[in-house]
Amino acid sequence: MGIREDIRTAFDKDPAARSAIEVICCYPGLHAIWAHRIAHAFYRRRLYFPARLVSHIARALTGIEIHPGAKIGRRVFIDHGSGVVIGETAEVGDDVLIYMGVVLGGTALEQTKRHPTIEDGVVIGSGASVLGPITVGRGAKIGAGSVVVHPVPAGATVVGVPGRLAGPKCRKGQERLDRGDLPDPMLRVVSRMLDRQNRIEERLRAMERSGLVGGKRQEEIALEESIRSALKEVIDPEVGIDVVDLGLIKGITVQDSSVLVEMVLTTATCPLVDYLTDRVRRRVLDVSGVRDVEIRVFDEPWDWDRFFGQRDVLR
Ligand SMILES: CC(C)(COP(=O)(O)OP(=O)(O)OC[C@H]1O[C@@H](n2cnc3c(N)ncnc32)[C@H](O)[C@@H]1OP(=O)(O)O)[C@@H](O)C(=O)NCCC(=O)NCCS
Ligand SMILES: CC(=O)OC[C@H](N)C(=O)O
Repeated sequence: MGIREDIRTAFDKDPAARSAIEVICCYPGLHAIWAHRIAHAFYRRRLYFPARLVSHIARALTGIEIHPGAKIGRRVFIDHGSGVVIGETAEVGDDVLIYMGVVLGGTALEQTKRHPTIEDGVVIGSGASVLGPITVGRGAKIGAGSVVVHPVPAGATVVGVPGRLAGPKCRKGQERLDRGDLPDPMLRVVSRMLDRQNRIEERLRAMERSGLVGGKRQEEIALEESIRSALKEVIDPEVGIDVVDLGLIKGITVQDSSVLVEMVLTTATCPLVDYLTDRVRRRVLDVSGVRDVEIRVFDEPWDWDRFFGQRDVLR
């Protein structure tokens, strides 16, 4: 980390940069980062007032407000910068490019992790707001003017309000044909049967809860319920709906503290496959009482019937 590296970064990231002296004297983004390093050093020593004062003076000079608590990586470049606000618990990785008017904001009123984590190599366009303790994956791009409130997978491009995935689309079904890898009809039949079984189990669970039938152990039913509600926090960023309501979860089987989650994906061939299965795995493991989890993904096209079908089941 050093001033030379910062100047090189300005040349790498801004085609308008002409000379080192210009970069040193006329780049508010660099001034803000330099001031932040001082403010953050105070903050880490719990010298909160001097930390805040440095950040405040830098804000007055640059128009960029970085809370002293924010963690900022190396070679982060804030171009132009006016109106940029970076919150206290935000974490910004290395080689991130931030344009003017970007807000890395919080959505909670509690003193918890409430600002985003921006991984290495992300680009955030002017005026974009990234809100809440979400992660924007490595190398992702956030379009100018977007409002992003859901996690963004690595390498994805998100645009609009609310933020939606853009860029090269995974055309449903088509890529499979391109690969000469036709959908397996047997698998589809099995998958449909699992859906049906899932619906029957849902009804059975309701009956068990109401004491109409015995059977599954109460703890397993309770754990299954907790897992289902935990999975409602896993949002498919392509459509902004959680995986349960979307009908991506075909079944949850609990045996003691081992869990099997059977799921389908809206698109089988895009980068979201790893992202979503990873989120589902982590969220299930977070549920108290779960020791291990297996995720089984069915290679089967998803359609909106699943979403509406799922809503019928839940009604
Ligand atoms: C999002 C961005 C990074 C481009 O990423 P990309 O992966 O190259 O995406 P593309 O240009 O292929 O665009 C993908 C789609 O998103 C749309 N799109 C791009 N930027 C958008 C934006 N900011 N808002 C809404 N839609 C946008 C495109 O029209 C395209 O739509 P289509 O697929 O229907 O044609 C770029 O558009 C952007 O916003 N960069 C920020 C630059 C900036 O802030 N400059 C200001 C300097 S002060
Ligand atoms: C205003 C703007 O587009 O800035 C981006 C960059 N500094 C450039 O000059 O291209």
